[in-house]
Amino acid sequence: MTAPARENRVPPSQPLLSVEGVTLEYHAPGRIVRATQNVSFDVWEADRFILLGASGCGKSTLLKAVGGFIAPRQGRILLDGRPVSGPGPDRVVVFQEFDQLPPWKTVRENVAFPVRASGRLERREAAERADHYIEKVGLSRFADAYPNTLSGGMKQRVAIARALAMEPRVLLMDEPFAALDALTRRKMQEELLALWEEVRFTLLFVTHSIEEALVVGNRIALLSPHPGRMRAEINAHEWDMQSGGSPQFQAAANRIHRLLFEDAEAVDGAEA
Ligand SMILES: Nc1ncnc2c1ncn2[C@@H]1O[C@H](COP(=O)(O)OP(=O)(O)OP(=O)(O)O)[C@@H](O)[C@H]1O
Repeated sequence: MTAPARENRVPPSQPLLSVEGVTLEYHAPGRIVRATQNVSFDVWEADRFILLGASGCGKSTLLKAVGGFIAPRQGRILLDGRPVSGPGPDRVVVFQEFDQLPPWKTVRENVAFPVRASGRLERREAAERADHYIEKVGLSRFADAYPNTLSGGMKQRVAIARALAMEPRVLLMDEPFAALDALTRRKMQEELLALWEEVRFTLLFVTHSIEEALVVGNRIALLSPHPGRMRAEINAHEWDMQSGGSPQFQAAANRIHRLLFEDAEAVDGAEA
């Protein structure tokens, strides 16, 4: 394991990731779509930071911008204090889709390939690192299998192993469990948290599920409906997989719902 435990890390003196006043736009023929407006937040080492908001509020676009695939119209994004100017191996994305793995590569080849392609490791070392992370996601028995023989949940585990094998500064996840059935989704959330306990990676995670945000995250940014603006930022340290149906958990979920929608209507009404 190359990622050190949190206790061993030098205390961070600056955020790992800073999103500062970021406005993002798409330029479609004949029109400009503003996806986010003046969004700011900081992500610290080993945070599990959630972007939560209604469909279309710009969560995925923000993730793409952090990934370096879209440049801000205004504002800036800093990783380790340096402006993000394009994609890089220090930021790896896990998507929702089950078809993100090349089907002609085995699980081991899928996980090892980006590590090799980025020039970080030679073939044998890359395969060893791949095996290490395949074991972490519980798929050692399937290392030689092809993706089409795996369930949706198993494919997502491979995608997570592949991302972690790159040992990125920040792991970006875009609704990674949204296409899974409810039971598998819960299991995957549990596994992701167990993996985080072990590896202590830094996570930026997009979801539109309030419950998922509370369980997976330690901090949550609430974004207003389209175009996304920061509504609030809240702590979620106290919730875990066991918190589920408790009255306190339900009250926290209701409060977030109000902040996202009802209070928003009041604010928007006052602004109109
Ligand atoms: N390639 C594109 N060209 C033009 N507009 C786009 C493009 N991609 C997204 N948009 C628009 O930008 C806005 C933000 O989209 P985005 O996908 O970031 O939202 P989201 O919060 O991730 O939504 P969802 O939860 O439904 O995935 C939306 O209005 C969307 O229609």
